[in-house]
Amino acid sequence: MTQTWLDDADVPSQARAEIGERTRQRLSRNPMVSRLPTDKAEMFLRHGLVSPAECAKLIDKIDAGCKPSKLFSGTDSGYRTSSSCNLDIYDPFIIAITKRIDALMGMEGDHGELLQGQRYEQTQQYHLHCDYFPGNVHYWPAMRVSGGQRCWTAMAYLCDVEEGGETHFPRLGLTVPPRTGTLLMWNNMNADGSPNHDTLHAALPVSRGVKYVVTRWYRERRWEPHSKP
Ligand SMILES: O=C(O)CCC(=O)C(=O)O
Ligand SMILES: [Fe+2]
Repeated sequence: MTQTWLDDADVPSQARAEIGERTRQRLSRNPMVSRLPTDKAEMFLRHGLVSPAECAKLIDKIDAGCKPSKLFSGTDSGYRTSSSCNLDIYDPFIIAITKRIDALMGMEGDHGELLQGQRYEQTQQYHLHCDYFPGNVHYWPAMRVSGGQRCWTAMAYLCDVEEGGETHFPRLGLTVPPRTGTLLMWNNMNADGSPNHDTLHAALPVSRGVKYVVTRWYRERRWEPHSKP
């Protein structure tokens, strides 16, 4: 098969720039969505996207399916100490929540990875990282043929946390506290479609309480998890 796209993890990309532009415009038009105060990245918040009852239901499903979280790089178990699970794609409730996030952002559903649930207990965290794929890592060839870059991240907090558990973006000077039902969205790319290094972020350790989130990562092309390089 002839590939019509470039091996382009780290460089500008018109396709990714267009996804960025389209999504930015859509979110900026929505009066329920606010843009976070930084001009170094496109970061948006929508409070109350998931109701408290829906959050509780998602938490139950995460508790039922959680396993220790993995990293693409496969290294250092201390780096991401939460538990994760992919939620059941055939569950009508999960489908409805996923479609609500897609519709808000104007994303094509088949570009989105499976909705992933995460639970952080006391002291658990996810150290500084970026959600886009660097071009020089061993797993990029597999990611490239399975949908390419992770352009946008959408993450919903399912509960308040008594202390800690914020999502921290040190290069943007932003710290987002977990709030029940709030969806945080950001573009991992710059306006030209190259990776935005300023989107570096961490899930700070939970000091008191438990934190639950669901996350959907959107690829630049259709997500095809079974493609092999
Ligand atoms: O839990 C958070 O606040 C952030 C999680 C995160 O960055 C990720 O899963 O990629
Ligand atoms: Fe992340």
